[in-house]
Amino acid sequence: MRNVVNRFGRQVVHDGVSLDVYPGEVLGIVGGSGSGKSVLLRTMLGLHRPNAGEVLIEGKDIMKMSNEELLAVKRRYGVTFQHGALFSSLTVAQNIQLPIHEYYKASEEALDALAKLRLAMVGLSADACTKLPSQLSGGMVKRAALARALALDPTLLFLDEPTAGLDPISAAEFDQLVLYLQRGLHLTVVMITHDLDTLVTTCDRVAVLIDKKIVADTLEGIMANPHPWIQEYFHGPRARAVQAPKDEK
Ligand SMILES: Nc1ncnc2c1ncn2[C@@H]1O[C@H](COP(=O)(O)OP(=O)(O)OP(=O)(O)O)[C@@H](O)[C@H]1O
Repeated sequence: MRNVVNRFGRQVVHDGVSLDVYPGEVLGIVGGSGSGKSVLLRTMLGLHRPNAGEVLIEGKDIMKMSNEELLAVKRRYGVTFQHGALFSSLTVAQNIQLPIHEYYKASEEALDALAKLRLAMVGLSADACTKLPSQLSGGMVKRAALARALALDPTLLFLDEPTAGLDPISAAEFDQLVLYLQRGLHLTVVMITHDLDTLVTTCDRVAVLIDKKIVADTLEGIMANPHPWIQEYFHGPRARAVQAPKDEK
C-alpha cells in the first residue's frame, strides 16, 4: 500500500498509510480499537476503495485493474473474517465449496473430496461435512472458516482476529495450525490480531496502526519503538505475562 488515505465524512481513518507485505512472511497488524485495522484489510482486499493512494499487488494497482484481472487476483486470496465466519444455513461442506462455485464447474464427487481434504488440512474429520455451523464449537468454526479460506489454494491468506474468542489452549493450537499451513503451503499471511501470544508465536513482522499511519518492523524492532502506545501495548502487564515464559526459555 502506498500513501493510502481513507476518510468517512470528516473522520480521517488512514492518513497516508504505506505498508509492504513480503512473499512468504507472516505479518501481524495491531492497533487500538477503532484505529482502522478492518478498513485497512478491506482496502487491501479491494473491497474498499481508498480516497487516495495505491494498493499494489506485484506492482499493479488493484484499483486500476479490469474486473477480470481483479477476479484473478481475488482468486489467489483466502480470507477469514472476524464476524460471520460461515454461512449459518449451509453445511460445513457447502461453506467450503462456495468459493469453488464462483470460479469453476466441478462434479459432486470432486466437490465432496475437496471439502474433506480441506477439513483434514485444518484438523477436522470428514464428519464435520454435514454439520451446520451452529453444531460446531467455536474452535471448530474457526477451523472450518480456515478450510473455506483454503478452498481455492490461495497464496495469500488474510485472517481477521483468528484467535478471538478462543480459550488459550485452543488459540495456541490454532496458532500452530496457521504456522504449519503457512510453512507447508508456502503462504503469505496477513493477520489482524489483538492476541500477544499469536504475535509472538507466529509473526515475522508487526505493523502497528497508530496516529492514522503504519509503523512496521520485526517484533523486536517494534518493541524498541518509544511511541507511548507501543510501549504500553508491548511492555504493559499483559505483555510481560506473555513474554516472560518465552524470555526464560
Ligand atoms: N463504512 C463505514 N462508514 C463509516 N465509518 C466507518 C465505516 N467503516 C469503518 N468506519 C469507521 O472507521 C474507524 C475504523 O474502523 P475499523 O473497523 O477499521 O476499526 P478496527 O481497528 O478494526 O477496530 P476494532 O479493533 O474495534 O475491530 C471507526 O471509527 C469506524 O467507525
